[in-house]
Parts: sequence; structure tokens; C-alpha cells
Amino acid sequence: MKRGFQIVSKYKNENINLPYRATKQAAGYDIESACDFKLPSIWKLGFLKVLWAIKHEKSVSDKNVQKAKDILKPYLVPTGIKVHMQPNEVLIIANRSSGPLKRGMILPNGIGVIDSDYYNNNNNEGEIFVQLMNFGITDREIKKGERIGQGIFMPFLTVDNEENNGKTRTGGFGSSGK
Ligand SMILES: O=c1ccn([C@H]2C[C@H](O)[C@@H](COP(=O)(O)OP(=O)(O)OP(=O)(O)O)O2)c(=O)[nH]1
Ligand SMILES: [Mg+2]
Repeated sequence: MKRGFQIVSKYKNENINLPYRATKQAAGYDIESACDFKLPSIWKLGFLKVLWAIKHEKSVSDKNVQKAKDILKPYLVPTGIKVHMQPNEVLIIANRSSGPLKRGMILPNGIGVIDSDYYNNNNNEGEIFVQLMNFGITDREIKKGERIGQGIFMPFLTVDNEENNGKTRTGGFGSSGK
């Protein structure tokens, strides 16, 4: 089997749909959310207060700074799926063009990079998460099964005479260090 999506074990009875291409020649496999969740708008008073204080050179309490940081934190949407592919391939997670346009949703990491060695890692079995933020002015209720991004398979190149340390991936989101 060259490449494909599978359901992560803990979601096996959760009616998860594997990513799929919406049209015959679509490049992206649409990825659904594995749960209902609320994606809060970033334009919350706590955040605006801190911006106002900075602009007017007022002091801001640590508590309010923390509140603002929490508001600006990307939401990690679980998908319940994992992907296997060839060692020279990567799955790029991209926003849907309707994401920002219709729902104010952006991927704060620009694109997501899913490495082939993320598959079945010991930490989370290789579950793909989609980072999202809501730049719209209203909170958004996202339903389980809503398409929140798309995955595109790509081959990638490596440099000559590379000294690869051959380390095993132990997870994602900073697992390899700072
Ligand atoms: O949107 C994303 C981006 C990444 N990942 C997972 C798969 C990927 O293989 C792993 C590591 O991603 P990346 O290398 O981009 O992040 P990092 O911050 O460098 O983490 P690490 O130190 O684990 O490599 O996290 C996701 O599930 N969704
Ligand atoms: Mg990395």
C-alpha cells in the first residue's frame, strides 16, 4: 500500500469519514472535524483591552496578558485520522478557500506539514490535527463532519551528502525540541 488514510484506534466507533476528494480532479482530500467545537472569535474584550493598554502605554497585569494569550492561542482540531505514505512524501494541510471567506477561519501555521514518520508514533498514533483561528467577529460553532481543511500529497527533495541523524519521531507539535 503506497499511501492512504486510516481511522485512529480511539475513534474506531465514532463514525469518522476518511478524507475524500470532493470532485474528480480535486488536488485536496477534504478533512473533517472529529467533534463539535466552538471556535471563538479573537476579537474578545480581554484581548482588545491589552491592545488598548499597549497602544496607550499603560501597564498591563500579567493576568490580562495571560488572558489575551489564551484568546490568541490556535485551536487544535482533532480529525481522528492518520496517514501513511512513502518516505519521500509529505501531506500538506491547507485551508479551504472558503475557510476565511465564509467562516473567518485561518490556519495560523500557514500550512500544516504531516511527515511520513508521524504515522503511528508512540505518542498519539499519528492523529492529524488542524490548527485553526477565527479572525471573524463572531464565534463559530463547527460541527463534527464539517470540512475544516484539505490534505495534498507531495513528493519532496533532499540535499546531497546529508548528515541525517536518523532520529525516530516521537510525536508532533514541537516533539523534536525548540
Ligand atoms: O497542522 C499540523 C502540523 C503538524 N502536525 C503533526 C504532523 C507532523 O509530522 C508533526 C510535526 O510537525 P512540524 O514538524 O511541522 O512541527 P514542529 O513544531 O517542528 O514539531 P516537531 O518538533 O514534532 O517536528 O505534527 C499536525 O498534525 N498538524
Ligand atoms: Mg518538525
